[in-house]
Amino acid sequence: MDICAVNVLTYEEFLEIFGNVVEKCPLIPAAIWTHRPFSSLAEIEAHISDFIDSLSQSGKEGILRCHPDLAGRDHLSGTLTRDSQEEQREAGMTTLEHAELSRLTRLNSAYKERFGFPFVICARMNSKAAIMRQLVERLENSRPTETKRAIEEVKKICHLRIRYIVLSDVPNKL
Ligand SMILES: NC(=O)NC1=NC(=O)NC1=O
Repeated sequence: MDICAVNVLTYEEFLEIFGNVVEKCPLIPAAIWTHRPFSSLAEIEAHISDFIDSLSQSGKEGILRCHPDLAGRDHLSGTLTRDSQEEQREAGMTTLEHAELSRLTRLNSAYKERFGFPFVICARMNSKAAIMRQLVERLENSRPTETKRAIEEVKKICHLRIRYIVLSDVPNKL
C-alpha cells in the first residue's frame, strides 16, 4: 500500500487499517486524519509523534496504560490484540520457562508499582534477554526519564506496525 492508496481511503477505512498503530489508541490516527493528504508514511508517523508529544504527562501515561504487559494477563487470557500477540510471540514471550515468567511478572509488578504504568518496550526490536535487561535497568530511572523512554518505545512499536501494514497490505484491526 503506497501513500497514494492511503490518501484515497475513507476515514472508516483509514481507521480500520491504522487504528491500532498505537496500542488501543484509535484516537491518535483519528486525530491525525485531519492532516491528509499525507506526503509520505514518514509524515503520518511525524503527526503521530507530534500528537503524543503534545500530551500532558497524564496523557502520555494513559497511552502507556493501554499497553498489555509482556506475558501478562492479556496474554494468559488470550485477549491480546493481533499486533501485540504477534510481537510478543516473536520476542519469545509465549515460550518462557516458569522461572523466567515468574521473574518477568515480579519485575513488571515492581515497575508498575513504581511508575503507575506498565513497562513498555518494542518487543520486535529486542530479544528476551534484552527485554529483561532493560526492565531491570529502567526500573532505576526517574519518572520523567522513564516516561520519555517508554514513549520512545511506543513510537518504535508504531513505526514497525505502520511498516508492516504497508509492506504486507494486511488490514490492522484492533
Ligand atoms: N508492555 C509491552 O511492551 N507490550 C508490548 N510491546 C510490544 O512490542 N508489543 C506489546 O504488546
